[in-house]
Amino acid sequence: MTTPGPDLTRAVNLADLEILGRAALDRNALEYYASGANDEHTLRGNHAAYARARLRPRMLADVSSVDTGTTVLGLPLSSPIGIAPSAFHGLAHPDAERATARAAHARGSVMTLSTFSNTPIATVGADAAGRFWFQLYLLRDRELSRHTIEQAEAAGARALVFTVDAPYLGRREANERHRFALPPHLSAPNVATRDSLAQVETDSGSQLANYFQHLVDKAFTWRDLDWLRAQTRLPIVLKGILTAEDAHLAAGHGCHVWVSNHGGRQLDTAISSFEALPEIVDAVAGRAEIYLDGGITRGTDVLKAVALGARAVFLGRAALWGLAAGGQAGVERTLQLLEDEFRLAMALCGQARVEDLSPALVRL
Ligand SMILES: Cc1cc2nc3c(=O)[nH]c(=O)nc-3n(C[C@H](O)[C@H](O)[C@H](O)COP(=O)(O)O)c2cc1C
Ligand SMILES: O=C(O)C(=O)c1ccccc1
Repeated sequence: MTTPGPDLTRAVNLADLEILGRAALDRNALEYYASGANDEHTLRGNHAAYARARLRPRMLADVSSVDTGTTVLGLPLSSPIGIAPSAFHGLAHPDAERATARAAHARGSVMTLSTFSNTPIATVGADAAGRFWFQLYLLRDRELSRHTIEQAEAAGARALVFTVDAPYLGRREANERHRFALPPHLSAPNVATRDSLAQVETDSGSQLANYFQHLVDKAFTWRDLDWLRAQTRLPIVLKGILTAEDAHLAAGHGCHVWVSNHGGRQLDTAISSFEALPEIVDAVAGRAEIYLDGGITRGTDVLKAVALGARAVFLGRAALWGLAAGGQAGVERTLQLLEDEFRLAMALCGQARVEDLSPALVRL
């Protein structure tokens, strides 16, 4: 017999869903999801940046019908809200990435599947039915990465999201203190077998950090992007860009740009993603699509980011709280609440269409 989950309809916002999600997790999983690096200045900064930016709403516009729809790389979305890649959805819910994929599909969103998923790519691809991107951590074992990219293409991924901000994992100190470990019933089928995970288990610190360090390529540079380009015909998105300089290089290499500080989990005191956005929009100058993640919990956050030039925003922890609170239904509830808030924020700003949102709506 399965016990019924919490009544999701009583959650009126993403903060309510976070409370329900946190309550469903054990300490190991909760600390992994919630933590930022070191003093968590950047984690808090991501949220604070939205609170500081104020809206300049316009009045007496016809907002009798508001259309939140847009596209990313040609894929129609019901609103400019997608799901960011996060490792190990099996820590949140037994249905793991399958629940997230089904929710993204049901809500007309898009899911980014992490290299470190607990579910094989093909399974998630079938559940997402085309509404997925694949996030790549490039491994030292390039043959394995090449094989993974092939699997993502075969499963119907629409883009390859190459994460560039994690040559090493940032120190999430709670995970070090309590020696975070992947529970024995979970594995990471895209990267390794349980056996290879056991080989890097150590006496100290976070098992995850040790495991990650062992696997990923830390020597990759802009010049190596040509190698990656030759491996796939999919659009490539560089995730983890925070400066105009790197955005310029990314666009010059024919890549799209995902503005992110990894949810404050990598370099603490790095600039908030929202504050980094304007210089990146300038540097890209229309050559590529720009996405953003970090601290999005309100429809007004979505509106501000899109007004300043993000094509779409992506949810990290917010989606995980929904997943923990209620599996597929929980993630759907997260996406629905945020889309409804975004629609209302557009209307109250006098905006009926996403393509009309402009920087004039925001005072930084
Ligand atoms: C638990 C967790 C796991 C993550 N795993 C990955 C990952 O595997 N690959 C990746 O590129 N980013 C990963 N991220 C970063 C997210 O993609 C995203 O950048 C970040 O969570 C956005 O911030 P937010 O949580 O405030 O929405 C992870 C984030 C969290 C919270
Ligand atoms: O935890 C993370 O932020 C992350 O990106 C990650 C993904 C896989 C393994 C270890 C860390």
